[in-house]
Amino acid sequence: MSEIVFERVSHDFEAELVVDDVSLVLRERRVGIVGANGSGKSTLARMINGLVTPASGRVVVDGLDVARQGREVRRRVGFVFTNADNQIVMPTVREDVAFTLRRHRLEKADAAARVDAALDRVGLTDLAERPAHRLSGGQKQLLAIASVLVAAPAIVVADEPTTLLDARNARRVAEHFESLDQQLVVVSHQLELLESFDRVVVMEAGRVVADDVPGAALDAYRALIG
Ligand SMILES: Nc1ncnc2c1ncn2[C@@H]1O[C@H](COP(=O)(O)OP(=O)(O)OP(=O)(O)O)[C@@H](O)[C@H]1O
Repeated sequence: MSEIVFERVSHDFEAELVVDDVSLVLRERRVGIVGANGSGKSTLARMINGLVTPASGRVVVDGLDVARQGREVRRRVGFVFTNADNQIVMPTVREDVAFTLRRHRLEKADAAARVDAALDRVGLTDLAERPAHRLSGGQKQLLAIASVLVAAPAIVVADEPTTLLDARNARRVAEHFESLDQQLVVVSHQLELLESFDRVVVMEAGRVVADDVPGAALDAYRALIG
């Protein structure tokens, strides 16, 4: 399993402290992050692959310092964004998933097989030739997940990956997450998605205020938000 270490990490945007002295060692297979809007969850998640560099402290992923070895880290960490539109870069669904593999030096047939498998896993096989930008919001979210998973990164970080999904597709993504071998860090307001996770971190105003197995952590969070 991978290891993500936050060492006394703080960050501010325009003098507003949004991550406040966070230290965490994440070694569990599936880690959830919850917290009220603006509590710093996305900022923390983005630090795992260097999208945000902390103002102070250090983030280390599998022994690699994210600030110094960003390129190696990004090869290990796949990031699923909240807004899937930001992630779609190619005209069709199939091409978009295949784009992730462009630097993997795979035989054409191997790459095609991996793309097919990734599309199948998220249920997008029938839409493979569709223009990616014309998918529904939820379908785009599934595409973003497939495009990350096709590369089989060691760690998958997903920022609200099921926000736009209907119950059936949310379940599909949850089941898929369940079956992943790699480490998964998920920011979500959908608490039921995190109930089967190994650990849940609760953020409040940039600080970790609870960090426990899902039952206890989610209870603490519910108490916090009333
Ligand atoms: N690029 C940015 N520039 C300026 N301020 C930012 C930036 N990104 C985030 N912030 C601010 O940092 C704070 C924390 O934001 P963050 O997105 O990490 O919260 P969050 O817990 O993920 O919230 P949500 O649940 O609403 O997605 C917010 O007050 C937000 O406005």
